[in-house]
Amino acid sequence: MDLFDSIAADAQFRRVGSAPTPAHRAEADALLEGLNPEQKAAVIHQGGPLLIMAGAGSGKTRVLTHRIAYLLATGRAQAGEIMAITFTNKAAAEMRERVGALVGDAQGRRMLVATFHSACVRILRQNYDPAGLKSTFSIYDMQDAQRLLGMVLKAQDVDVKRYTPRSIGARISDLKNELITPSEYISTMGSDPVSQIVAAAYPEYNRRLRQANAVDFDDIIMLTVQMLSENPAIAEYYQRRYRHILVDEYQDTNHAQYVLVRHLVGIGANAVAPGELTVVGDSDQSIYAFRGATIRNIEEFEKDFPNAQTIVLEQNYRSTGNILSAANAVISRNSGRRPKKLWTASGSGDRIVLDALDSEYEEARNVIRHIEALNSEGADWGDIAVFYRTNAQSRSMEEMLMRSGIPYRLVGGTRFYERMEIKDALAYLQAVVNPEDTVAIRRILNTPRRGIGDKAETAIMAHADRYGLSFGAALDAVTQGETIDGLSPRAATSVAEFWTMLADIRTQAESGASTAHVLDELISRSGYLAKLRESEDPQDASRVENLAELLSVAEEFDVERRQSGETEGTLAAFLERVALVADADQVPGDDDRRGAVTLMTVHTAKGLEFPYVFVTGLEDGTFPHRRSMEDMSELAEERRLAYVAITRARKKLFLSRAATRSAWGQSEAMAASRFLDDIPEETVEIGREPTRETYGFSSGTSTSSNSGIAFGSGKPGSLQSTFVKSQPTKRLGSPAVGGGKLGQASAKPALKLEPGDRVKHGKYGEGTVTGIDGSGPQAVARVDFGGTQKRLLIRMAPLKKL
Ligand SMILES: Nc1ncnc2c1ncn2[C@@H]1O[C@H](COP(=O)(O)OP(=O)(O)OP(=O)(O)O)[C@@H](O)[C@H]1O
Ligand SMILES: [Mg+2]
Repeated sequence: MDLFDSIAADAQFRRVGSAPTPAHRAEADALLEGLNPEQKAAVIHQGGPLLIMAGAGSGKTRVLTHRIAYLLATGRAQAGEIMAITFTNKAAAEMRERVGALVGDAQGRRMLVATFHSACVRILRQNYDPAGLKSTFSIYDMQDAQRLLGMVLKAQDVDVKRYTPRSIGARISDLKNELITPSEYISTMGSDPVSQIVAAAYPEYNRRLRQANAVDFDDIIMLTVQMLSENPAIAEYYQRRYRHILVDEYQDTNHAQYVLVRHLVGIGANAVAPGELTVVGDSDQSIYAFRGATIRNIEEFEKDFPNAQTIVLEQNYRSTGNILSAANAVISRNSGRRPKKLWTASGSGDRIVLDALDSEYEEARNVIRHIEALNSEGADWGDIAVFYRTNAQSRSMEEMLMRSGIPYRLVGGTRFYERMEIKDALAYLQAVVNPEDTVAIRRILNTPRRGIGDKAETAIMAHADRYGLSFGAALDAVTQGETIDGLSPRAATSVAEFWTMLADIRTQAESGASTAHVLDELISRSGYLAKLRESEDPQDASRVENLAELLSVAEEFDVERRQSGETEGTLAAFLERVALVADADQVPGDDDRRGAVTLMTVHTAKGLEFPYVFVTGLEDGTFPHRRSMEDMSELAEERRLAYVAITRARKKLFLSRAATRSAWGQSEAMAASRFLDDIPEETVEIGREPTRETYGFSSGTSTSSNSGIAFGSGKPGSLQSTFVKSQPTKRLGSPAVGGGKLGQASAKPALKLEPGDRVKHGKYGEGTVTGIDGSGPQAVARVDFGGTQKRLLIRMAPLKKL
């Protein structure tokens, strides 16, 4: 920082903070103890924007926490002036707790520590009117949003089997993450059928959302950004209020979030009172490209924010040397990254255990053997985590854990809040809070059955459309005695009863009834609970239990609200909390983990650490995921995911793969993951090997490669030749040799391509080859698909020459 900056920062600090007292000073100094010089510099930094860019386990999150505590202890900031953005609500709660422990709970509570989504919901609730919403707006999760989009597509006569709400919804989501409005999209879109459908559906979908007084997840950010940019006075209010903005996991921000940060800090045209910005991240851990996250934000930080400073942390405090070497080796094969020199003072530690088993069941059994051994050596179950690439892989692992009686906790999978009965109960609550919420009301209109069938629903909808009413307003009209074409008197009576019941419970809620009471009233008076209780279906019995669980969640929430003295808008706050829970929020904190092994996907494990980590399913087609194997940028993302997985381990890492894995009822031979090829031999100990390897080594087809897509060097005596290297040639359980998708792809004769060739791709359509890199099995074609550039592994890609 130059002198000018430091004077300016100093002046600002005097203005906003109170002078530190000697007691504070001692407290502040204590916060710096045990930090290395770079960490210290990051904690005490003042003035311009700061980027802390560093590899896994180098203390980024710790620095962020200490920096907040330091700002408070030195009096440079009041707690209410701090906004910290974390990647999950859980991480937010933990950070609040840690800061609380460092500077006192009372201070901790006044800070805003939240995810982007939670922070933006708060801003939108404070400014619903300029954002074009009503105060009681609903938040639609993906399922609700797709339901609404499905209604739109059907109304527009789109073939929803071919163009599913899911795929069109994903396109709209991408647009919102890029802050592209419907009218902007229309002026830039292509002429293909999907673009046409998106162009028609996007504005109508938004219109229906607003009519239902609802927002989807992407709107939460986009509407906040739009509201701030259209209302400079409001932006200025937040800039003055939050003098310090801190963002963890900055590598996973998307464009909309980046623009949001600029508004909140005050950069560019709207800047009146720039605050201090601190972001931390690791471009090697960017794993949310599918949600629009872009490494660009971290790479261009210095350009985006004038006077920015970067601090690099290089010492890893989490893992052993062996674990770190493996992680470094795997990630180093990604091209175009800034090389990092991550080191540890902790010594090389135990070797990494590599096991190859016959099947996924054997693999699970093997993990259990290791877990039992660790436990008998004194490790707590809670010190152990098992990771996999996709949720579907958890099943075999769960089965074995259950059989062996090891306590475990599965994070993710079918989430509690996505269960039918929970969604129904929440829809009842939502309809009470927001009488215009079309998706919620239509969900419960005839659940349980009350004689309002499809015909009645269609008639009500038609009436709403004809008079430009929301669905709820049409129900209101019926209740007021208006007649509607096509609605039978009997159905009309039922509608009136239903709507009157909701109105009655709404009155109770508005006069201060607790969330638990309202919920109880709804599921009882609607007959929902009674219906489940009458049922003989055992599944319905567990549905009743789940509703009981929801009721206790609501009770707990009520207690929490009462204690914090917040009594207004409790029901809406409850729904908001529930709408914003993510898988990762189910992971217990360090202290509450004891007593159970944790199972989760690698995505969910980001930011966490465990003494003992198992990474399973290390096979080409599983991890890296099959979908990503033909696209260079997707493969690079899988590699980052592997880096994230490996770097979660503190003491010991176990890597395993299965030689066969069943999918769709068939057993398929699996080749070892290419990521295993990169792990240095001296860091590993080979454990089990498959007893009946189902495919031979094919060193002939494998050559040394520097294209970043190694299939093993085939060096005699190397790790690859004894353990990992192999290509599937046969598929078990199937008469067709080479019938697996992977087998097919590797068995098919390589396409001969040269620049200028026209090709057709299964997913991207027609394109022109602009160049070829490498040769043989590693040959990569660069292809231009109407402006979109892709690098495709010719051997794998579904390409046809035209
Ligand atoms: N100076 C230090 N002295 C001792 N332990 C440290 C120090 N800095 C960090 N640690 C410890 O190292 C571990 C990793 O720190 P932290 O989680 O903050 O890293 P990170 O960079 O945020 O990692 P990730 O990239 O995975 O998010 C934690 O257990 C933390 O307490
Ligand atoms: Mg971290």
